[in-house]
Amino acid sequence: MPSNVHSVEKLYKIATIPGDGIGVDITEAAIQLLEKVAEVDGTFKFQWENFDWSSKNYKERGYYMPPDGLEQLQKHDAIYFGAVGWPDVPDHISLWGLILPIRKYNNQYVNVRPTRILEGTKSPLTQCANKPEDLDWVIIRENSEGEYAGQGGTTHENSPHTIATELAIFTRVGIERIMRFAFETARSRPRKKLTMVTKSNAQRHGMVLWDKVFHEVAKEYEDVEWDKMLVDAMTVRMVNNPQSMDTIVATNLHADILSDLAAALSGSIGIAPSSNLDPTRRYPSMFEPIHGSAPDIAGKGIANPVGAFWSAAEMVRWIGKGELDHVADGLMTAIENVTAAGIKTKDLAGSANTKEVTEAVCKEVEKVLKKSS
Ligand SMILES: NC(=O)c1ccc[n+]([C@@H]2O[C@H](COP(=O)([O-])OP(=O)(O)OC[C@H]3O[C@@H](n4cnc5c(N)ncnc54)[C@H](O)[C@@H]3O)[C@@H](O)[C@H]2O)c1
Ligand SMILES: O=C(O)[C@H](O)[C@@H](O)C(=O)O
Ligand SMILES: [K+]
Ligand SMILES: [Mn+2]
Repeated sequence: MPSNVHSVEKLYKIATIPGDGIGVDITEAAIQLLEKVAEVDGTFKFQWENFDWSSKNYKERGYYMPPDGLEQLQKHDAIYFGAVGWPDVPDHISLWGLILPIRKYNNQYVNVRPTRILEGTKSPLTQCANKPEDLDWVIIRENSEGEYAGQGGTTHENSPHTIATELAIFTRVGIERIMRFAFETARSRPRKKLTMVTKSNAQRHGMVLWDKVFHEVAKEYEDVEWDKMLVDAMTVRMVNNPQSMDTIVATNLHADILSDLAAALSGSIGIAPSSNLDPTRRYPSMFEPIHGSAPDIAGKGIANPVGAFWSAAEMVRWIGKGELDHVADGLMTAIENVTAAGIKTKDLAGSANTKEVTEAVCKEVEKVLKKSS
């Protein structure tokens, strides 16, 4: 080929925010894997820009993001996030200083949290989850309002009469768009089944509006089978009858809690991914494992990178807009080939460390993608 002729390579600009604790280790591992994938595939490249927005830097600078931080993210095709939070900063300061403003500003009103039992791993539910299809869920978390609206306040602070309010806000627009996304997700999966979760017995305003809007939207999706659960009973059903569910939609807080439970029931919180999506694609979407900074294991090199890899696969799927689905699928195959081979971290009852799992997946993805091309 003459030197002035180049094959067309698509460039994806990714902002990385490793954050704190194991967020740093797993982001590094995800970048290593994605670089490998781009090299093997050869049709696209990543351009990384790293943002050192962390609790350590917050302590030194007095802010997580600089004033134009949210603006700086706009020139990227996607954001890859590790985790934020450290014991020396109150958790509401770190959450509201970094991840929640990013989710809100960027219209990331959907948080998609899939879970299933990966090859070579085991659910703690011995009586009812022996086959992978026994637990295969996608939780659709409302990601912009509800209990995370941020409204409320404190008066008479430091007195016996202190009043603190935490106002959950539910809007028709917010409910309708998450319901539509949930029905579309359910429709796209083989079982076409949606479970809607509320607490509309005790919470008689916002949650009742959820019920109402759900029933309205359901009329547009006659091919989707649905049912409803109160969130407390939902935890029981997740444990006792995991086969009975497929797609699940719940509020910001309920789905936050249920997705940690889902991850644990599928084997470990260390495998679960999440996609914070702006379905309109006007703003960049953000991809991160569902877990936090895990101070108890930080710095030991033993964090499970699988949730970070799965999140990376979902990022590839999203930015590729249908053109990189084979790459995302290849990544998932490689991850599962590695867990199937028993190369797993301690949380999955294995003995490998982060680096060993990462190297194994990098090696495997090369094989998988070369075979499929
Ligand atoms: N989106 C986020 O950035 C996010 C999410 C959750 C928690 N947090 C923050 O993280 C900090 C710690 O929170 P936490 O302890 O409640 O939850 P966590 O998810 O960090 O940890 C819970 C437990 O799971 C284990 N764990 C988590 N990820 C793992 C992995 N990849 N491999 C192996 N084990 C793993 C931890 O060791 C710990 O025992 C807090 O500051 C919290 O606010 C941030
Ligand atoms: O959204 C939250 O509650 C936290 O960031 C974290 O727990 C998460 O699940 O992302
Ligand atoms: K995270
Ligand atoms: Mn959570």
